[in-house]
Amino acid sequence: MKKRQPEQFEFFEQIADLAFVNPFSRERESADCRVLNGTPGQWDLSRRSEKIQALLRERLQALKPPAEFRIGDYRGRVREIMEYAWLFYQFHEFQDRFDRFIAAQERAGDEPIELPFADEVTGCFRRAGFGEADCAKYIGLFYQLRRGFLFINSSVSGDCPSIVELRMRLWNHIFTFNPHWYLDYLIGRMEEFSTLLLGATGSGKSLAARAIGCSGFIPFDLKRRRFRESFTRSFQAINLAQFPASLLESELFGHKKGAFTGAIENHPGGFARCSPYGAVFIDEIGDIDIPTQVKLLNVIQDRTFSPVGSHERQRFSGRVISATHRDIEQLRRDGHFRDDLYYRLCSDVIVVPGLQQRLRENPEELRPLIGRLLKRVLDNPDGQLVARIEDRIRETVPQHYSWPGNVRELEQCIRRICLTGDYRGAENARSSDVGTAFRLAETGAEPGVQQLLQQYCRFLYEKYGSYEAVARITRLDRRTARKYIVDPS
Ligand SMILES: Nc1ncnc2c1ncn2[C@@H]1O[C@H](COP(=O)(O)OP(=O)(O)OP(=O)(O)O)[C@@H](O)[C@H]1O
Repeated sequence: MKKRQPEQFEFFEQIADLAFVNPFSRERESADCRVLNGTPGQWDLSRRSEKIQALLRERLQALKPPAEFRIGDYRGRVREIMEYAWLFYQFHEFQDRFDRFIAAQERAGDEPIELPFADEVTGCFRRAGFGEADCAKYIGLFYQLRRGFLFINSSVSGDCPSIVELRMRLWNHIFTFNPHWYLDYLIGRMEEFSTLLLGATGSGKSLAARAIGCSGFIPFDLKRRRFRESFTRSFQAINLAQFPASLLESELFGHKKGAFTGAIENHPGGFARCSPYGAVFIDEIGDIDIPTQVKLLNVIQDRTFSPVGSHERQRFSGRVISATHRDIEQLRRDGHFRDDLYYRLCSDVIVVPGLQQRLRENPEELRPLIGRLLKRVLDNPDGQLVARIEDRIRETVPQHYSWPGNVRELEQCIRRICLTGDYRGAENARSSDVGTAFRLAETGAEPGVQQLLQQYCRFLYEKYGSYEAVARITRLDRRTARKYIVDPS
């Protein structure tokens, strides 16, 4: 059989290289520009992709003979290049339909729905001479690439250097820094790679975790024309700070009916609810006690667990993502966090930057963030309103304000400005809130005890800077003290 190198081989080689460049990296723009003979900044990512796609279509159609691409016509390195270039083309041909499919699956929920264009996409692979296994693998990859891109892009917005870096890190975390390795060895086998997200409270760790958790590889079932699982099942978040210590194990591992007073039904914990292709997200991992840390370590090591009150072993095959706003190194030094668990949790450690850092790096970051956060209040916020809120923030919030509550605080700040036209920053507001609350109490206006407690805890937190100190002074447990301080109300 005649094996050949196509004309324009260098072009296909460039495309094959491009296929593996992180779409969130600056390098991607340079690589696109090399293919297009353009200059950085000339076109945005979607315009560049359109232009490259048109060029690629032309070059693939010009392959002759035969006019239709067949992978078997190539050997060795040429085959590898042509395969990647062709895959890159098909991925972009189908990407809009994958995006619509992802939205449809999100609406449909946990039951996997049929891929409406399954026959069309599998037909392309078959005509090009790919076997069944490769066809299923690449359809799974296309779906994963689109989810990865959409979820990272929507969860981590912003243009300051540390946010650009974060998007790149998250992408590499899902597809590894070397996608060739990923394709050849790791695709569908990432469950042993854990993620530890660090960063201040309200900085967006949960959003980053969700982007990773919802972007795992999910195999495609060619016969049933659907993916094995819905990605909506693939992210199970457990916020440990929400539960009293006595319920933590039950939330993590589940319980059997009758296991303890109040266990009136079987309850599946986060590990049981998680799909094999998904991830369990353990938020506030720095807050768990040593006995629970030991149990968690065993689950992660053995990949099995038993619900409280049961000896039955259940298997867990998803990924583990954890997060804490606390200084984990300090916790380890003080003996509050076990080293063995730490090393199980940190295949990769990703730091989410705080709002103050983001605004310091790029003050222009504020406006798009306001726009996004305002969307939660108004479906389609007017650009003028966004600009007015930005002006009010710049006028009323001190210039070097530390934003201790980060993006979560900014969200409340926007609401406060909508209501009162003014936000002075949490520290100022809190100290005066305490005064207001006590003055109200003196005048007989009688704020509720919860309100008093909340304002008192916040006041102490501003003064002493740690949940432990607040807990010690108020004689609340740390978890409850934190709840009063952090919960927006
Ligand atoms: N880049 C962002 N764009 C839009 N909203 C964001 C962004 N980052 C965070 N938020 C919003 O800020 C709030 C806090 O985010 P999130 O819960 O992810 O923070 P966190 O770091 O996990 O906080 P904690 O340590 O307290 O759990 C959420 O309402 C989230 O949607």
